[in-house]
Amino acid sequence: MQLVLDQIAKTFDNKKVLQGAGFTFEKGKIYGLLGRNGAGKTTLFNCLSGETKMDGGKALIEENGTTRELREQDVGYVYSLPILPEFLTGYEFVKFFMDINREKLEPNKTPDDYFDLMSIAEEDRHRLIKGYSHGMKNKIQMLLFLMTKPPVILLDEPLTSFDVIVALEMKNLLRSMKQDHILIFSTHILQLATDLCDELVVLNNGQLSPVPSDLLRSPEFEASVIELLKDESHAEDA
Ligand SMILES: Nc1ncnc2c1ncn2[C@@H]1O[C@H](COP(=O)(O)OP(=O)(O)OP(=O)(O)O)[C@@H](O)[C@H]1O
Repeated sequence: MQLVLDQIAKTFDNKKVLQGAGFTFEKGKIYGLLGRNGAGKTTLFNCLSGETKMDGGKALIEENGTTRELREQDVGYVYSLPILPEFLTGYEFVKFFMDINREKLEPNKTPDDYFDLMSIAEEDRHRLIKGYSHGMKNKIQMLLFLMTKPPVILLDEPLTSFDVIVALEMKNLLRSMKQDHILIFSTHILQLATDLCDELVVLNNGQLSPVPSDLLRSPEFEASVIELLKDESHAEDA
């Protein structure tokens, strides 16, 4: 399976954020999306998830020799600031989500099976989501996609909110998920990108380009990425 982005364009007011962005992502790999503040990473994710309408271009899924448009239900989107019903407990929410997605789930799984998979402690399962830390909320979001297994999973700056232990658990989880999904995550942390990703993609001047794979683990990697990002003419000074 491949996700093919072709000439994706998005302008806000007079600001051209995506200018013909194209790239092919493959199942079985973790992709890191790098770009400066304001480069358009979230905008690209929003366009792919259907949250923002793109002005031009296409996102296609190619599988078993057939091509079709990417649909909203193909995409699992882990937001940097998770949006969850704060008035429910984690358990209530997961149970509700399981009830409405019953046909997509593996039979005989219980909410606790999923909490176990995410290493969410027993005592936390029955607390209100309102009181969860940022990292816990991200975990709950990830848990939803473990259940429904959308083919494309987008993670917007996901691991930055995790402590070292949880970050390691999440890295292992992402690695274990990659054979069945196209995983793309945006990050500003180069170390994380090199550590976790099979490929890096740079969003620069509204376009996507690969970081050559021989650079990924070379000593010149950081300097090369900084060079690639330096000429971002419309990035915001952060
Ligand atoms: N709904 C909107 N209306 C107007 N401008 C927007 C909107 N959404 C994003 N922008 C602008 O588009 C540009 C790209 O923003 P975006 O959030 O996609 O960048 P980013 O690469 O995710 O940045 P960061 O790394 O800081 O999160 C910014 O200049 C932003 O102000």
